Amino acid sequence: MAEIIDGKAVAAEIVAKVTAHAASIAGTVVPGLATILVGEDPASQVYVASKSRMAKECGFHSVQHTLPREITQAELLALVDRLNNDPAIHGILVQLPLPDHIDSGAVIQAISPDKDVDGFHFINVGKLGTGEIDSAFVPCTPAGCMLLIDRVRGRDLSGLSAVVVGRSNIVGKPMANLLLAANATVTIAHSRTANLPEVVRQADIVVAAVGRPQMIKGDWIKPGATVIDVGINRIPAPEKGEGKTRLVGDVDFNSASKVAGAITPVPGGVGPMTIAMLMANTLTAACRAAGLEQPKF
Ligand SMILES: NC(=O)C1=CN([C@@H]2O[C@H](COP(=O)(O)OP(=O)(O)OC[C@H]3O[C@@H](n4cnc5c(N)ncnc54)[C@H](OP(=O)(O)O)[C@@H]3O)[C@@H](O)[C@H]2O)C=CC1
Ligand SMILES: Nc1nc(=O)c2c([nH]1)NC[C@@H]1CN(c3ccc(C(=O)N[C@@H](CCC(=O)O)C(=O)O)cc3)C=[N+]21
Repeated sequence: MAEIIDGKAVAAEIVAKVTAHAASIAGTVVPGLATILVGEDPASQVYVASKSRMAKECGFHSVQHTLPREITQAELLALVDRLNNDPAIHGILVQLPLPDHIDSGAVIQAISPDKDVDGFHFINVGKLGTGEIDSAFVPCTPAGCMLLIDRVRGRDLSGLSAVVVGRSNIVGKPMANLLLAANATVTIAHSRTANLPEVVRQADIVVAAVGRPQMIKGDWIKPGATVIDVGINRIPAPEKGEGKTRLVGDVDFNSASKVAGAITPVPGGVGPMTIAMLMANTLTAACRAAGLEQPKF
């Protein structure tokens, strides 16, 4: 049976470190996080609320902007501009997805790269791609995955092969860049990849970011591999009662955990790390703005 990587516990360690560091600099700067939620998607409401709450628990200044679905792109851009120019705000997070009538790319690129704690701005993407990681903001989910991999494999992944399933700008591509920066030999698989089970079976490290419930099976996993499951999928759970649902990952946990060396659960794996890394990035943004040394995670 695989070791279960306790993302919730690692996230709590990160949050404790962020909280202590924020307290130590409180005389100079109080990190400020602004979250923007457009519309009423229930899952997004839950996530944004937990980000705002966590920011308060870290001792940050935390402001949540909840806007109606009908807001225009120009109005949203005006809010981003206001937050870009607000010295009390160091990090801006626009919860995705945005409604169809808004060009999310335009909104993301309007965020000041210095406040882009999601790491989605071209400047930060480019820094990650060219190895300027220390001055970049790294997207929270892949950054969290790297800290979980670190617990099992260490920071240097020389000689190890990694397969990332999924090539999104939010997870798959930055994940692949981070693994490469850590010296892994990286393959990116996606919906057009041939013989996916065979490709995944080569990997010492598998990162699943597909959005397909329980797609990756135990017999796709190399014995002893480290399996990081980014997927968050809500599926029907009639066993819990009529109309009930439960959360599962992109990996079939039951079969994969019999073969893997270590595996993250869903929930309690990558999800809590994403929120913890958002706090870490916001603290980093505040330190940079105040000319203080930035903490290391
Ligand atoms: N835990 C967390 O904090 C977070 C979790 N998530 C979750 O992670 C998952 C991925 O998110 P995200 O990257 O945004 O998703 P996207 O939908 O943007 O990307 C999914 C990727 O998976 C690939 N894919 C889809 N179907 C298959 C298939 N059958 N075989 C191989 N590859 C496939 C797609 O390929 P192609 O490019 O060819 O279409 C695409 O590259 C979701 O479940 C999401 O909810 C996301 C963000 C944070
Ligand atoms: N601009 C932007 N940045 C994001 O980082 C971003 C986003 N938009 N849009 C949506 C995705 C998704 N995401 C998650 C964060 C935490 C959990 C999380 O905490 N999950 C818990 C379970 C939560 C539950 O029970 O529903 C867990 O896995 O244990 C999940 C998913 C961030 N995202």
